[in-house]
Amino acid sequence: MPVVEEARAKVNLALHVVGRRPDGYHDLDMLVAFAGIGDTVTLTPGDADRFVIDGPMAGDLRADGDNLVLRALRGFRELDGRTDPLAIGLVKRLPVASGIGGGSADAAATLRGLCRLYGRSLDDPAITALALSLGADVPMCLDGRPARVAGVGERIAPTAGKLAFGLLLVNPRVGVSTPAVFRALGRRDNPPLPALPAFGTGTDLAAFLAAGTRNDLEPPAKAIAPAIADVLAALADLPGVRLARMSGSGATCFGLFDDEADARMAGARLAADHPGWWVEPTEGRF
Ligand SMILES: C[C@](O)(CO)[C@H](O)COP(=O)(O)OP(=O)(O)OC[C@H]1O[C@@H](n2ccc(N)nc2=O)[C@H](O)[C@@H]1O
Ligand SMILES: Nc1ncnc2c1ncn2[C@@H]1O[C@H](COP(=O)(O)OP(=O)(O)OP(=O)(O)O)[C@@H](O)[C@H]1O
Repeated sequence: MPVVEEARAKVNLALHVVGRRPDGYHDLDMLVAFAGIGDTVTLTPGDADRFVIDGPMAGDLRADGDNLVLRALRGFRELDGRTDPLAIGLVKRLPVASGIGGGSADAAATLRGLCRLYGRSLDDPAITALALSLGADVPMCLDGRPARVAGVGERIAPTAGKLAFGLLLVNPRVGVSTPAVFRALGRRDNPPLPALPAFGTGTDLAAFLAAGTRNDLEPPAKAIAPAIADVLAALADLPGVRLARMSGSGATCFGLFDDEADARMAGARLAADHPGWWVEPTEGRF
């Protein structure tokens, strides 16, 4: 029986860079939500190992050993010892290198699927350590719940996830390298997030985000990819938008709306005006 796992896009609702560690990585303080859209990973026990990528973004990614799906498989086999042949399918819908953690979500979905297939607990510290070794975003994608996330991504405090809102994800079809954005940062010791109040609605959350939080990677990312500023300006102009911000290290930006219907309406308008952009209305929870 195939095991199917969704690899949902992660959206950094806020991202404060609060320090730099001796190993060069940055300490972050973030609010993270997951979108209703993502890639899909399917694991099917078979008679030989196979890895096939399809979907609208398949052309931007090679199915070689560097792919995070295969790196996750190799890491899992090293710690688990099982080498049963597997056919793995990846449906790639999220733009590559776009700040919504597509590769991290794929790695996490692969680990979730392998744990399900072979009856291992996701809470196993060896799995947690493997996830972090694959990328800073992989542990939160493995958990899959909205959260406040600190450290480089290993300190995860899930939220209730009761606030629903509309999200419009927009990418100008420019790939941005995460290390390049961190290198181009000005200040690396910014203030952490303010204390989180109890929010009644997604609209309250948007007001809090707009007033007291930032994505500190936005200025360096805009300097590297000026199209990000165009996307943010276009999002800020849409009817019903409560917040327009970049996710992760870019270039994907999001508009936050009261509900998915508002995001869909705004998305149709934006897609008509910018046929070259990737425009995806969806829902988020926090
Ligand atoms: C920007 C975020 O997407 C926010 O969620 C993540 O912090 C990045 O997560 P990721 O893509 O899984 O990152 P990794 O693959 O672990 O790291 C890529 C590179 O980004 C830089 N990096 C990443 C995370 C971090 N906290 N500090 C860093 O300085 C490092 O140069 C690292 O070599
Ligand atoms: N399955 C995969 N999907 C996407 N990228 C992958 C995958 N495997 C390896 N990669 C490589 O990982 C790099 C980062 O890709 P990804 O799409 O995860 O970036 P991102 O969305 O910017 O991530 P983050 O938000 O975590 O910084 C790309 O350069 C890509 O070549």
